[in-house]
Amino acid sequence: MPTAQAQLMNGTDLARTLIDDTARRAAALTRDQHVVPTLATVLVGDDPASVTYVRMKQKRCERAGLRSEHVALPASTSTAQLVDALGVLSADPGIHGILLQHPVGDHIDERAAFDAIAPEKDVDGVTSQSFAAMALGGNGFASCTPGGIIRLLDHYAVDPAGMHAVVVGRSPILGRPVGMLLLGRNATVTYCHSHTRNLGSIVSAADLLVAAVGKPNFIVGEDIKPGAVVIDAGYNAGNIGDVEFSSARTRASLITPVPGGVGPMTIATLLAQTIDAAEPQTTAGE
Ligand SMILES: Nc1nc(=O)c2c([nH]1)NC[C@@H]1CN(c3ccc(C(=O)N[C@@H](CCC(=O)O)C(=O)O)cc3)C=[N+]21
Repeated sequence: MPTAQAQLMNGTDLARTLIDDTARRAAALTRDQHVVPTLATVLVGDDPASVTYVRMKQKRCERAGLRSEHVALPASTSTAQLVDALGVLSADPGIHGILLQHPVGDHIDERAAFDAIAPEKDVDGVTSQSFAAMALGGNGFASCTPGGIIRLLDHYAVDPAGMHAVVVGRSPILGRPVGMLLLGRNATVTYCHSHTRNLGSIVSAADLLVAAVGKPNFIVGEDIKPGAVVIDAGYNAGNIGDVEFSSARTRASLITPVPGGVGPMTIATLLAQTIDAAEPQTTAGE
């Protein structure tokens, strides 16, 4: 009997569609309001992976007709200096969205830095206020990777309602918020993390699995319930996901590849939310 193969959830194609729509909205803002929607990217230090990710975000902005303004800060930047820099951007009417690239370095209080971003410019969905809105089902900006995952599920007509969703990972801008969004869609949500006992047995109970641990190939096919929907949100060096793709795709019904799954949706969501932020900022006071 030939092994079944899961259908791929193509994030590259869906991201392209979303970016095309964003580009139309950016062009309309520029034409009608004479305002070029602008994303500030803030990077502390020069970690090569972070430099690459930020460059990808800038390149996508350019392609969609958004302006990006880069703020490069030395690795030695203190929490107070970073908070100040984010305060300046938050007060600048020429900036509509702010992205502070994670991680910022261990000597910095990342929570304090995220919370220095004005909520109306928090297009990356990292502030405590955005998290609260997300958790309570209000309308704030979603964290970009979780928001992108929900868009992918919607596109592939996966309704989380009633599903047992297992999220492996509980980080502030990925695991934790994606669980909250899935709860908002009426999934039964279990979080697994470094203290979890019997991880394998919990993972194998998942109808919908979100892997967000940052450990290459951490989840293997035999852990996956046949027919499960598998979302690989892991980003590791060398573009390797948290899920061992070749074994997982023989068990899952739907699966995101790495690359070409969640990653492109993250960036497309960031751009879309920058326009969401710019529209009210440019029409205010008319
Ligand atoms: N404040 C903050 N917000 C983030 O959203 C954030 C962050 N910090 N820090 C780092 C992670 C990582 N991240 C990725 C975005 C796109 C791809 C992506 O598009 N990857 C491509 C492949 C990359 C390539 O072509 O080299 C793909 O999966 O197809 C991956 C990873 C956002 N992050």
